[in-house]
Amino acid sequence: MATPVNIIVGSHVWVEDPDEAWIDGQVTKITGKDAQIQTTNGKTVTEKLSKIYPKDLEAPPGGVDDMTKLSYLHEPGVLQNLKTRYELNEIYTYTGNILIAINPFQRLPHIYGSHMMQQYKGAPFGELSPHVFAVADVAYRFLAMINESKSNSILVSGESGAGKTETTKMLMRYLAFLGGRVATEGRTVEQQVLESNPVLEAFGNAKTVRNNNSSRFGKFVEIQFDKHGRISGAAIRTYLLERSRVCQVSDPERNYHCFYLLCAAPAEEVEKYKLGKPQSYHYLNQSRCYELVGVSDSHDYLATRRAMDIVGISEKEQEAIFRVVAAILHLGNIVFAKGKEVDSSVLKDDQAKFHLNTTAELLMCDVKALEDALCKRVMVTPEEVIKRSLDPQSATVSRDGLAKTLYSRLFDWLVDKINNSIGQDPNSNFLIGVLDIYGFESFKANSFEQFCINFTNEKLQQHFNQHVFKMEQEEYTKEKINWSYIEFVDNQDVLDLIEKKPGGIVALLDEAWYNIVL
Ligand SMILES: Nc1ncnc2c1ncn2[C@@H]1O[C@H](COP(=O)(O)OP(=O)(O)OP(=O)(O)O)[C@@H](O)[C@H]1O
Repeated sequence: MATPVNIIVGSHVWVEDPDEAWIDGQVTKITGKDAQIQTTNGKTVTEKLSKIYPKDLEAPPGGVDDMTKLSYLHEPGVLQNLKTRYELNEIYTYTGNILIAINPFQRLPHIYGSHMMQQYKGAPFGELSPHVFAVADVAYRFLAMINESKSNSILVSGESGAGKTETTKMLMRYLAFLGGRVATEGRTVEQQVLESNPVLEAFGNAKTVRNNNSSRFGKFVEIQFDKHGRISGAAIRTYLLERSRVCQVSDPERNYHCFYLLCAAPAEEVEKYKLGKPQSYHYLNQSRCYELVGVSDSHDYLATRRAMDIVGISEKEQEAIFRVVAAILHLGNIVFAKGKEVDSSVLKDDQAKFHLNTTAELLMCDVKALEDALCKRVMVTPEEVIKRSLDPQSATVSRDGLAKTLYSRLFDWLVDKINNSIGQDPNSNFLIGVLDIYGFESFKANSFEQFCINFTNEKLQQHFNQHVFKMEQEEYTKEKINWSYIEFVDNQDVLDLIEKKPGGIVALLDEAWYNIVL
């Protein structure tokens, strides 16, 4: 943001406020580099001239639908415009060809109905009110351009709870509307893509502090089109499933939805898997949150089973999936005590034995082999195979490791299964990709997961900078357009700090790990 040079006594300005983020006011005095401001919430504050921004007194009362129309494109100006529009229930605003969406936290069916889809179909970008459908429409029209058809990707980015997944669903619904075909027999590709959402959400989403249905994985959905612009295939790629959540969950969060759904399944199912209430399982009872307001787990269990039918997961496969889910819950309740030998462990009591037996039964493996795998470490050397006993703490670590691996393999298997059943079109030349990856996260205690997530977001920010600023400016130069260089915060230094070889954090971690292994 450039330093305003035209602020004088009497100017209307924005100044930072601890409660409101920004508050407007009028400059009453300027002393050197400082200004005294009388704010509209009755305070008198002194701030550096370089930290206050002029307020546009002629801004339309309802805000502007494209931020590039603002007289001053600074943070308080942008936020004020978004706030004004949000108060009028206008949740979408453009900044050039970028769409900013504000989470309405309420259903707004009137802006997503089929009549709205019909309106946006083929309408020139910017002619109608800003909308997520307009963005999808542009991407689709690029495909339809004769001789110049181009694949396109839409990046949905924002903090946790900002509304990325909901926005992605709207994008997919609209693309299905544009490129869908009438179902002749069985399910269409677009139906299967849309129905894959509830399945993925049941296994990849969880309640977090910020969002009751937070995606704990990133997703890139590729929708393939034939030469007539009809959807001919699709592929879903997933990234970075949060594995640690399977064994570790803190108040007021929950583990992945599927665990609670299964505990709320019809009685005969629950009995079949020898399950009880979520409160009985270590992987769930580390947090006291078991239910979500306005959500029925038993209803969602049946809805997930129906969605699985639609995406082509057979009854037998569904049973196998839930057997693994139940096995993980039982696995987490296998508790160890010290064994007779030094640094060895045994099952703590009959309860632990019951859970070990049930886990083995559900996973269809040998009980003794499972117990050994948990309580012993096997080292294979060129000469021999060495079995070493583990103390209870290490056995617990290997138990949790097994649970995490089982869950993430189950998730990957599900995604593969969905992809196989939706089917890819090998002859498709064009696709629209939608990337819904989880946004920046900053908790009281941040782990390696947050490091990876935030790094990914920095990479996406760099891509955005390249695209929006660097490439745009190259174009201006090429077309000999008179322009003044736009300053932007380049995050290349942050990326170098993390990924540069040698000397970056990741390279150093690799080196440290290599030394330990050696
Ligand atoms: N356009 C919308 N209309 C109505 N409600 C919405 C909309 N967008 C978001 N919401 C509400 O906000 C909640 C959070 O949105 P969503 O799950 O899409 O966030 P997210 O950015 O994907 O979060 P995370 O990164 O944690 O997965 C939704 O469950 C829904 O209740």
